[in-house]
Amino acid sequence: MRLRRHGSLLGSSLKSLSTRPILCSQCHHHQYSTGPPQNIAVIGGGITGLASAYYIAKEQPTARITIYEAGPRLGGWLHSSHVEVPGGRVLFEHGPRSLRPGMGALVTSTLIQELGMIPDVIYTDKSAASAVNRFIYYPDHLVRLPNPTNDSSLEIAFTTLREPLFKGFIPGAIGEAFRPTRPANLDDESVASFFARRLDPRVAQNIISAVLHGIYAGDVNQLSVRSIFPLLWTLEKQGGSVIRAIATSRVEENIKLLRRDRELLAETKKVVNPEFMAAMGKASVFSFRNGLQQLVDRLAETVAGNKRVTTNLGTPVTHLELEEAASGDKKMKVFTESESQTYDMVVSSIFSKTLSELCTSNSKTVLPELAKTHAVTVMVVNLFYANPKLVPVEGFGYLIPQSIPFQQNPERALGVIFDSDTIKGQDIATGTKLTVILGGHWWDGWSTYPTEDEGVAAAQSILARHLHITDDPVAAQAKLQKDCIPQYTVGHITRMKQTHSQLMAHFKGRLRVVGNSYTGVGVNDCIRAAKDIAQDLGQYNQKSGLEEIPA
Ligand SMILES: C=Cc1c2[nH]c(c1C)Cc1[nH]c(c(CCC(=O)O)c1C)Cc1[nH]c(c(C)c1CCC(=O)O)Cc1[nH]c(c(C)c1C=C)C2
Repeated sequence: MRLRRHGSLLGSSLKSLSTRPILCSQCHHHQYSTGPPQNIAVIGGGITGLASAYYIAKEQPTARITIYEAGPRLGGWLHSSHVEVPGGRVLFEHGPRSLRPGMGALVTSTLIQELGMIPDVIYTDKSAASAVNRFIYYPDHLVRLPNPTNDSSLEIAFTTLREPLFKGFIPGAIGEAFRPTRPANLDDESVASFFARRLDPRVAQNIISAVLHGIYAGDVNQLSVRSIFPLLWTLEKQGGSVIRAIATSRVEENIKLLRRDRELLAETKKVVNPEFMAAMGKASVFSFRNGLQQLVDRLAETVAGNKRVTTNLGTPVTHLELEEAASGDKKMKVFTESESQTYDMVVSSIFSKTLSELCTSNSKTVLPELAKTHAVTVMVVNLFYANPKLVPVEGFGYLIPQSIPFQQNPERALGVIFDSDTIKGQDIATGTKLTVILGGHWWDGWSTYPTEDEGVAAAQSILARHLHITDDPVAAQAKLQKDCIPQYTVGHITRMKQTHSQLMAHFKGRLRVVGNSYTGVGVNDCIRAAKDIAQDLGQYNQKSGLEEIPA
């Protein structure tokens, strides 16, 4: 999911300007260093930092790039490992496990081709059980979500009327066109409040909260509708009601607005192998033979193969500041625990709140809006069972809504993924692979979390309660992923616009921000943002990485 960016109107004409020095008419010295930056620091060695380094190296063939990674490994939240089990080995994903093809994956597809990874991609067909069968747990069973492409209208109507999970949906949808228009001064609200206003509070707390658990592991009462469902937010404004706007073809008008997406599709079609594009077109999700980590490993390898790129592992950045010479020349100073270095530009891919802590003046952050960002912590529990027929249904897995009473979910699980159904071809052993995800917003404000053993026990207890699974797994691992998903809470867009101004005021275009804290939390979003950040690096007076946050 991503906040849509629109194409820059001035793009190409400014690009040609940016390669020339801009002279100050009064004093005839350079207002900025000439041309694009030649010495660039990238902070963070996860997918966004690595992809940023990759694209910058491509765009600026003479620039030197230094990557600073605080931890001991590259790859960030993309982390896969092989585990030996009786009969072979299985792959466990400790973070994201599959990507969605489609418009959001255009840049990712091109990158996969450039990295020579097409033969390593594994696809799950759109007709596979895991694509068609998605479930939500609603006491006390799994409810299959209607699938408009596969189910008859009668089946959809029957499920929607019979299952208590959908209470409020049909009357809410019928009445939506007649509900009051939103107050003119409302500039954002929670997803829950929007769906309660337009449909029914039960729809928000049951279906929508479950969907948000599956993407943000977040709280429907806090996440921003304007950031997460921008099309619905715009349609409501334009038509007074979403349904009235759809009836008057406003959707098409809005989709047409995404000019940048259409350009990207045309560009991608020109360069990407048509067979690969066709395979992606038929897939519901895709991954790699050795998991998503294969993508970051190959990126890291490619970047490391470039003599102009240096990677510093175990090197947290402790402070950032802009240095302005009397000549007007501007440099960024990057401090680590042991030294400081100067660069023409810094690209930050780390969590925005951490960045705000690095950018201080007189012990106060100069990026106060970023200091307000919150991220959730989840525990990812991977389980492998010898029995290949363990789960009573075939499908993607199930999500657990926020409305489920504590007694039905004391472990605070967010959902369960049926990995053996969703991605096939990564394991040698036969059996059933499941992932249980715990925590998210339920753990907001906690200072200690369950241990990994407690996480495995909690996952087993959830599976026993919901799916009656009492077998012991032959392999189990739990990993706590601290602050892994930034939350786009109410006001996110306004905070990002303010941050753009603060970045321009304090760093004059020399500090750029990119990654899951800003324009989309998904892996595809991060790769696309990394490609964007590498464009027009010489436009110091316009760009921060946030300049295209939608109005
Ligand atoms: C570690 C847990 C994560 C949860 N959400 C994310 C992670 C890393 C991030 C995430 N998950 C999805 C998206 C949307 C991608 C997109 O289409 O733009 C993001 C940003 C979707 C998703 N959620 C789950 C899977 C397997 C997928 C991938 C593709 C698909 O939709 O089939 C499962 C899942 N993720 C989380 C939970 C609780 C969960 C449970 C079933 C949290």
